[in-house]
Amino acid sequence: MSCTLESHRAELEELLSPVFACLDSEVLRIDSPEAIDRILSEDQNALLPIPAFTNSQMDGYAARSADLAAASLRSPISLPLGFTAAAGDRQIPLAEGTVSPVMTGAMIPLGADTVIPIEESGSGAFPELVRAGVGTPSGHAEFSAPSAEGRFIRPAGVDLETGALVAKAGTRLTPTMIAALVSSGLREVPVRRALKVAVCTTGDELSDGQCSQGQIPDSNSPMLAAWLRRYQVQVRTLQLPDDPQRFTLAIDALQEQVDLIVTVGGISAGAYEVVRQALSPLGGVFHHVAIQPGGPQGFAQLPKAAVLCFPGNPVSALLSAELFLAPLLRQLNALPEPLPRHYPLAADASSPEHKHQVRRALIRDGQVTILDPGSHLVHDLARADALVHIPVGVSQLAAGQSIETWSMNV
Ligand SMILES: Nc1nc2c(c(=O)[nH]1)N[C@H]1C(S)=C(S)[C@@H](COP(=O)(O)OP(=O)(O)OC[C@H]3O[C@@H](n4cnc5c(N)ncnc54)[C@H](O)[C@@H]3O)O[C@H]1N2
Ligand code: MOO
Repeated sequence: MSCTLESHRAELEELLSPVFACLDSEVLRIDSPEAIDRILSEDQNALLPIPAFTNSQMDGYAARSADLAAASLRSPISLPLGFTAAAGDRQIPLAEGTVSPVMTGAMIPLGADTVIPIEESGSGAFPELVRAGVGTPSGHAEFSAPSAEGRFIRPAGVDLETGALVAKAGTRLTPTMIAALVSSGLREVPVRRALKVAVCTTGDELSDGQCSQGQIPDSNSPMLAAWLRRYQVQVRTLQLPDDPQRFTLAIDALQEQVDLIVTVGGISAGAYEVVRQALSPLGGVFHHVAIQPGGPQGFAQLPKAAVLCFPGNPVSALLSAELFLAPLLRQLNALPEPLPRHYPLAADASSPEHKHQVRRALIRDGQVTILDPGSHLVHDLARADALVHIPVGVSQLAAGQSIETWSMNV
């Protein structure tokens, strides 16, 4: 059965939506390395306001604005110094007719309602300062202008009040969201547990060590594992021979341990297509999607896990992940859909008219060069900057023509 890019995507969405919806949650310390990019599983409300208390935005003097209302260049006002308020100190009181040296982030002294930056004071520099409990303050500071009430004061809760919603369930823990949650007093948060995926590469030709004649390194396994880990997936890999019985046993055990099994290879038209042979009797669907590369595709719903079956050629395997799995994983991880960028073609290009081609490309000096289509060219795959879609019906592209490109290998 032949199908389109869109119809195969829709089938996989139907297969995986219930898997993603069933992921339960776990509690993580928000500053743990595992927290980054995880998804909150419950709404989070602030335990502390942001800012946590009313504090100074500047290094300077905390004052009562009324005490400086009459200050001018001609008639500066000189006020005696009180204790100094530094960041981290408990709140101190400000006696009427005095000013307190105050540092950025320090609690505004009780009674003060304005802050004059040090640069605006008569001397422009702090005299000797005395913190509460370590002596008696002395000296004066001079001011030659009034300072409005609230000036350079950051009120408690101006960013977020206690009890207010910090982030909804489904929010991704970006570095900035981690800062917002910590600032609002949250140290541990419930996050959706990571999706567990097993990548099963297949083929008697695969080796993960020394290659004997006829063997090749298994590059799909580490490539797809690395690709999946970028989406917060917990990955395990398994290399299986072209033996349907062993494959069936392995899949049977794996479905108890993971949410999703991704098989690679063994699904096209050969005599030893282990994945197709083992999964077809279990209801596996195998068909040809009208794209190139990545045409052969399959999937299955086992009692305990879903299975996606990608073709074995490395380019086809990677593009299968990019085209079919990435949109679903972006949704799962609250990641934005990438936007295409347009560049002119560096040279004429051709494409088989009856197939939707997904070609790798280089972007150099603002121009796109389309690379060789071979789906075995794993080194070429690594140096590509972009993907270019050439739809069915298009067979010729002319140099200079503007085309849509999608970043890859970033
Ligand atoms: N008669 C036909 N032959 C083929 C067709 C077809 O329609 N009719 N389709 C071709 C296309 S397109 C693709 S893609 C491949 C897909 O084949 P399989 O999914 O069955 O994959 P394999 O045959 O197992 O492997 C294909 C190729 O990739 C290499 N490979 C496999 N696994 C790995 C790995 N883990 N790391 C590195 N390289 C791997 C494998 O050695 C083969 O060279 O079928 C075409 N044939
Ligand atoms: O379409 Mo296969 O997936 O080219 O190599």
